Amino acid sequence: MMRAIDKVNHCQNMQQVRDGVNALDDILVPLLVERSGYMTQAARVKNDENLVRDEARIQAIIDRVRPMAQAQGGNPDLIERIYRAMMECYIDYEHQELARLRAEGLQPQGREGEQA
Ligand SMILES: O=C(O)C(=O)C[C@]1(C(=O)O)C=C[C@@H](O)C=C1
Repeated sequence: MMRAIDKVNHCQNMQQVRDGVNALDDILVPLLVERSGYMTQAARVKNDENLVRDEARIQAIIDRVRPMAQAQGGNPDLIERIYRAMMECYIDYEHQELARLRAEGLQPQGREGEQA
Protein backbone atom coordinates (compact mmCIF):
# COMPACT_ATOMS: atom_id res chain seq x y z
CA MET A 1 0.00 0.00 0.00
CA MET A 2 1.19 3.51 -0.86
CA ARG A 3 0.99 5.43 2.43
CA ALA A 4 -0.21 9.04 2.38
CA ILE A 5 3.10 10.21 3.82
CA ASP A 6 4.96 8.59 0.90
CA LYS A 7 3.01 10.71 -1.60
CA VAL A 8 4.53 13.96 -0.31
CA ASN A 9 6.79 15.49 -2.95
CA HIS A 10 10.25 16.72 -2.02
CA CYS A 11 10.08 20.53 -2.48
CA GLN A 12 12.87 22.90 -3.52
CA ASN A 13 11.00 26.10 -2.62
CA MET A 14 7.85 27.47 -0.94
CA GLN A 15 5.98 27.72 -4.24
CA GLN A 16 6.24 23.95 -4.57
CA VAL A 17 5.17 23.51 -0.92
CA ARG A 18 2.14 25.75 -1.45
CA ASP A 19 1.19 24.12 -4.73
CA GLY A 20 1.16 20.79 -2.87
CA VAL A 21 -0.97 22.21 -0.06
CA ASN A 22 -3.41 23.88 -2.49
CA ALA A 23 -3.86 20.61 -4.39
CA LEU A 24 -4.79 18.83 -1.15
CA ASP A 25 -7.13 21.65 -0.07
CA ASP A 26 -8.94 21.18 -3.40
CA ILE A 27 -9.72 17.65 -2.18
CA LEU A 28 -10.25 18.47 1.51
CA VAL A 29 -12.73 21.35 1.25
CA PRO A 30 -15.41 19.43 -0.68
CA LEU A 31 -15.08 16.57 1.83
CA LEU A 32 -15.43 18.97 4.78
CA VAL A 33 -18.52 20.48 3.16
CA GLU A 34 -19.97 17.01 2.56
CA ARG A 35 -19.23 16.11 6.22
CA SER A 36 -21.03 19.30 7.31
CA GLY A 37 -24.10 18.09 5.42
CA TYR A 38 -24.27 15.13 7.78
CA MET A 39 -24.35 17.56 10.73
CA THR A 40 -27.54 18.99 9.23
CA GLN A 41 -28.88 15.44 8.94
CA ALA A 42 -27.83 14.71 12.55
CA ALA A 43 -29.49 17.93 13.78
CA ARG A 44 -32.80 16.90 12.18
CA VAL A 45 -32.64 13.25 13.29
CA LYS A 46 -31.60 14.04 16.90
CA ASN A 47 -33.91 17.06 17.14
CA ASP A 48 -32.65 17.69 20.69
CA GLU A 49 -29.97 20.18 21.79
CA ASN A 50 -28.92 17.83 24.60
CA LEU A 51 -28.03 15.07 22.13
CA VAL A 52 -25.86 17.18 19.80
CA ARG A 53 -22.63 16.62 21.75
CA ASP A 54 -21.98 12.89 22.10
CA GLU A 55 -18.77 12.18 24.02
CA ALA A 56 -18.92 8.41 23.40
CA ARG A 57 -19.14 8.94 19.63
CA ILE A 58 -16.31 11.52 19.76
CA GLN A 59 -14.09 8.96 21.52
CA ALA A 60 -15.12 6.22 19.08
CA ILE A 61 -14.09 8.46 16.16
CA ILE A 62 -10.74 9.23 17.82
CA ASP A 63 -10.18 5.51 18.45
CA ARG A 64 -10.92 4.83 14.78
CA VAL A 65 -8.83 7.58 13.17
CA ARG A 66 -5.66 7.27 15.28
CA PRO A 67 -4.70 3.84 13.86
CA MET A 68 -5.69 5.07 10.37
CA ALA A 69 -3.26 7.98 10.76
CA GLN A 70 -0.55 5.61 11.97
CA ALA A 71 -1.08 3.26 9.02
CA GLN A 72 -0.71 6.22 6.63
CA GLY A 73 2.63 7.16 8.18
CA GLY A 74 1.15 10.15 10.02
CA ASN A 75 1.38 11.39 13.60
CA PRO A 76 -1.66 10.05 15.54
CA ASP A 77 -1.42 12.81 18.18
CA LEU A 78 -1.58 15.48 15.47
CA ILE A 79 -4.55 13.81 13.78
CA GLU A 80 -6.34 13.46 17.13
CA ARG A 81 -5.88 17.19 17.85
CA ILE A 82 -7.16 18.11 14.39
CA TYR A 83 -10.16 15.78 14.77
CA ARG A 84 -11.05 17.07 18.24
CA ALA A 85 -10.87 20.70 17.03
CA MET A 86 -12.81 19.85 13.87
CA MET A 87 -15.55 18.06 15.80
CA GLU A 88 -15.96 21.09 18.12
CA CYS A 89 -16.59 23.19 15.00
CA TYR A 90 -19.08 20.63 13.69
CA ILE A 91 -20.84 20.51 17.08
CA ASP A 92 -21.26 24.31 16.94
CA TYR A 93 -22.53 23.95 13.38
CA GLU A 94 -24.95 21.17 14.36
CA HIS A 95 -26.41 23.45 17.07
CA GLN A 96 -26.67 26.23 14.49
CA GLU A 97 -28.41 23.91 12.04
CA LEU A 98 -30.84 22.65 14.69
CA ALA A 99 -31.76 26.26 15.52
CA ARG A 100 -32.23 27.01 11.80
CA LEU A 101 -34.41 23.93 11.27
CA ARG A 102 -36.50 24.87 14.33
CA ALA A 103 -36.93 28.40 12.95
CA GLU A 104 -38.12 26.76 9.71
CA GLY A 105 -40.74 24.77 11.61
CA LEU A 106 -39.11 21.58 12.93
CA GLN A 107 -41.03 20.83 16.11
CA PRO A 108 -39.11 19.91 19.28
CA GLN A 109 -39.22 16.15 20.06
CA GLY A 110 -42.51 14.89 21.50
CA ARG A 111 -44.35 18.13 20.81
CA GLU A 112 -45.78 17.38 17.37
CA GLY A 113 -49.13 19.06 16.99
CA GLU A 114 -48.84 21.05 20.22
CA GLN A 115 -49.91 24.70 20.07
CA ALA A 116 -47.15 27.27 20.50
O1 LIG B 1 -22.34 11.24 15.43
C1 LIG B 1 -22.96 12.21 15.89
O2 LIG B 1 -23.76 12.09 16.84
C2 LIG B 1 -22.78 13.54 15.30
O3 LIG B 1 -23.57 14.42 15.57
C3 LIG B 1 -21.61 13.80 14.45
C4 LIG B 1 -20.38 14.29 15.25
C5 LIG B 1 -19.21 14.38 14.27
O4 LIG B 1 -18.89 13.32 13.69
O5 LIG B 1 -18.65 15.45 14.08
C6 LIG B 1 -20.72 15.60 15.85
C7 LIG B 1 -21.19 15.72 17.13
C8 LIG B 1 -21.13 14.61 18.13
O6 LIG B 1 -20.48 15.07 19.30
C9 LIG B 1 -20.44 13.42 17.59
C10 LIG B 1 -20.04 13.30 16.30
